[in-house]
Order: sequence, then C-alpha cells, then structure tokens
Amino acid sequence: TRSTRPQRMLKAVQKNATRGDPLSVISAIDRFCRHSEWAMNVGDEKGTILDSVVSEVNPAMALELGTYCGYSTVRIARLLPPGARLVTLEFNGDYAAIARQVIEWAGLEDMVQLVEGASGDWIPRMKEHFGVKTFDFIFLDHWKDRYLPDIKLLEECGLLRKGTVVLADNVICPGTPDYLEYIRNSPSYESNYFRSHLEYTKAEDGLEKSVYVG
Ligand SMILES: Nc1ncnc2c1ncn2[C@@H]1O[C@H](/C=C/CNC(=O)c2cc([N+](=O)[O-])cc(O)c2O)[C@@H](O)[C@H]1O
Ligand SMILES: [Mg+2]
Repeated sequence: TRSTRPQRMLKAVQKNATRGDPLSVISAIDRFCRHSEWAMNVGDEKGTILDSVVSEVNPAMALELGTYCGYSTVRIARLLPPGARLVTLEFNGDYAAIARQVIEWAGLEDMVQLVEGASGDWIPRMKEHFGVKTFDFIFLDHWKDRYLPDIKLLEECGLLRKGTVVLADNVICPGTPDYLEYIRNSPSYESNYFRSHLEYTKAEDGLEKSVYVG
C-alpha cells in the first residue's frame, strides 16, 4: 500500500538531514513541506517565534501537546539547557513512531520523553508518573478543541506556576476561539498575540503567548 505523508517526511529527513544535526532535520522538513507536500508542522516562520519564546524561558521542564511528526519537538529540544526535559504527548501510534525516529535522527532523544497517549489521560498523571512538579513552558499544537479543556486540566492538576509560559499555535487558522476567549479574559494570564502566517502559506495565523500569573 502507498506510504503515508509522515513516512515520506521521515524519508526526506533520512535522505537530506545529517544525523545529530537538529537544524538540518528542521530544514529538511521545511523543504519537504514547501516543495513536496504541505504538512501541519508549526513551520519556519512561526518556528522562529517559537524559538525566541523557548530561548527567553530557557525551560528546565517543558510540555508539548500534539507531537505529530516531531518537527516542533526538535525545534524546542535543540534549545533546551543541559539536564532539561521536554515531555511530548501524541495519541496516534503511527505518528508517534515517525516522531521517535525524527527526534532520534536529530540526536535529541535524551532530552525528549515522547508519551504515546491522550493529553486528557496523561496530564493528571504527570506528577506521580513523571515526577513533574510544574512546567516552565507549554506548547499547544494538538486538536484545536482540546486547547481549552487541557489548559483548565493543567490548572486543576497544579502543573502551572507563577511565570509558566503557554504558547498556542493556530489561534487564527484553523482557530481556537473558545481558548482565546478564555485565556484573554482570565485574570490568571497575561497574553500577547504574535501575528504570523499559516505554515508554508500566505494565510494569516499566529501564536498566542500567555504567562500564568496564578
Ligand atoms: N488529546 C490529544 N492527546 C495527544 N495527542 C493528540 C491529541 N489531540 C490530537 N493529538 C495529536 O496532535 C496532532 C494534531 C494536530 C492538530 N493540528 C491541526 O489540526 C492543525 C491544522 C492546520 N491546518 O489545517 O492548517 C495547521 C496546524 O498548524 C495544525 O496544528 C496529531 O498528531 C494528533 O494525533
Ligand atoms: Mg499547528
């Protein structure tokens, strides 16, 4: 049977990127998505905003919801300080298998804990199962109707601290209206919108950066 797009993306990484070189993995995926097949990675333009926020936070403990093929996982993990950890949740086994290989090709497997499962099931288990106290940085990039329930779950599970930075992809396209309404009106967050474009296109999209103030 025909290969899947994530499988073809992985092939492009193995063909065009250098083992152990995260930047070459990132550019191999961006080239594939620009010139061969569009895919829902955060991409290079929004990726530079992601990079600047991660660098500013310099998180010891980071969380990503929605690994997909591992593109943003590699973008985040390559910037983490030694000893830091990125937990990334992905409930599609096929995507998780591809992402694991992309992360390994980048040589970042020691920084990343890829958990195959649903955010709703695993967020409540972060403390006892992964020894997480609180997260310093969170990247939301999974199903758009899960952003709001999951940020509330993270609050309820005590996984946020004063200063935790939550960065949400796609707040314009495909859009996360209920999440935006909540986070922009909640006294517990200070939010800023970083205007950009939907990956590999000219359509508007952007990232919402929200700092939890408790
Ligand atoms: N509750 C959950 N727990 C764990 N993993 C979960 C999950 N919900 C979804 N996922 C996984 O997260 C990814 C979904 C991303 C949705 N993005 C999108 O739908 C998306 C769409 C466009 N677009 O259409 O232009 C552009 C974008 O940047 C996008 O991120 C998939 O890999 C899916 O398996
Ligand atoms: Mg996205």
